[in-house]
Amino acid sequence: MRVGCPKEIKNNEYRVGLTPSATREYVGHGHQVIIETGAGAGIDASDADYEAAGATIAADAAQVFKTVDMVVKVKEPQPAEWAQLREGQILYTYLHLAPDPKQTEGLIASGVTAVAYETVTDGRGGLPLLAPMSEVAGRLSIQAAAHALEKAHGGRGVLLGGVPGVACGKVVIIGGGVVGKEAAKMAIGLGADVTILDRSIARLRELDDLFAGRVQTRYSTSTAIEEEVFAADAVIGAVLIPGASAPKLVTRAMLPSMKKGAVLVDVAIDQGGCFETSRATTHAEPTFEIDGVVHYCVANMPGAVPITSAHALNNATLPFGLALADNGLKALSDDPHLLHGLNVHRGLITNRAVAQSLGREMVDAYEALAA
Ligand SMILES: NC(=O)C1=CN([C@@H]2O[C@H](COP(=O)(O)OP(=O)(O)OC[C@H]3O[C@@H](n4cnc5c(N)ncnc54)[C@H](O)[C@@H]3O)[C@@H](O)[C@H]2O)C=CC1
Ligand SMILES: CC(=O)C(=O)O
Ligand SMILES: [Mg+2]
Repeated sequence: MRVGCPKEIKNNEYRVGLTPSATREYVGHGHQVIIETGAGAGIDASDADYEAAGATIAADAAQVFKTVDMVVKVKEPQPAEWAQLREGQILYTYLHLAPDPKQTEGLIASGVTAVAYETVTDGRGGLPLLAPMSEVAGRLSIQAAAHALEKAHGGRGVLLGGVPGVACGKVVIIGGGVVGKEAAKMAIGLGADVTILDRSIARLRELDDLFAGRVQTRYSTSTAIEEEVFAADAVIGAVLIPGASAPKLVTRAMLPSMKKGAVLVDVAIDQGGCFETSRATTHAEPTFEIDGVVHYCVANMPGAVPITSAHALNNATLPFGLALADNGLKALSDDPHLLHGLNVHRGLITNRAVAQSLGREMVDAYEALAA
């Protein structure tokens, strides 16, 4: 198969869909790999590094999209990219379609077979291609909160760890999955007072055992969320209902009761955000303020640390990517976990949560592949 990787074009996105070491694996499986010139610049990988791994370098993205059977990316295709996709081609990348009807329309119109990293599953109930970036974003979320809490950045002017004789800051994490756990590790490391809310008691038990008294856990009800958010210096939004739009757990009406200069970090923004007042921001302009509360809503947080993120992402995407390149659409019908990643195929939406969030019809993925 011809496998291609264009340079990412989203704002301040420096990751790359294929690293040189992943490229070498595809080439080792007998595939032809085509990389856009400069695609690896953000992770310190030169065209020569890709050529040494066996790739051919394309002069521009158009050449990649035109020639390849499978496009491997990081971020959801931008309008200029989805216009170049076509039927018979596989797109393998993050999509986050639930809050994005325009992109969904673009993918439907293209006829492409679009496999979303974030809805591929594993046998333990996890999301193996989302997890590495959730680990990065969870850890970054506390750096982002600490930075935004500084007075000069619009925040309360609180040091999360405090100092001897002065209370530390209070961090509230809503959603104790991968993002939530990693955020908690970092917040504890800084010396903050940390509370995690989740609606899974089993998950709260695991976190309680893991952090051995260093975090408070609370079952996530509207009352618990209000009490915790009103007392917080920083709130990390880390909930997920796979494939679906995030539930709005902090409403606009709650903001005036929050501390002035408190910070909301909405990591769940790529699924539409779990705070009512969130709107996606970029690394170039990451924050905005509403009712005295600072909002940080960057939808590609791991893009800020591309060397860490691109390698972590490629480690996870490689086995499924090789299966797709080796076996084409058969890889999907052979593996129910990879099939969960199929969001759009030849103009049909094949993921239930995506279709429900968009109010669209869903076609069973097996049926869509057989049609
Ligand atoms: N902004 C960015 O750059 C990035 C965003 N993300 C996003 O972060 C979000 C979280 O991802 P993961 O931690 O991997 O998901 P996860 O599935 O590991 O964890 C989500 C947790 O939310 C909990 N939850 C669901 N509804 C809840 C509610 N009403 N109240 C409290 N908890 C609730 C679940 O029980 C689960 O424990 C996703 O939307 C993901 O796409 C991930 C990576 C990067
Ligand atoms: C998960 C995701 O959207 C990201 O890593 O940017
Ligand atoms: Mg994202």
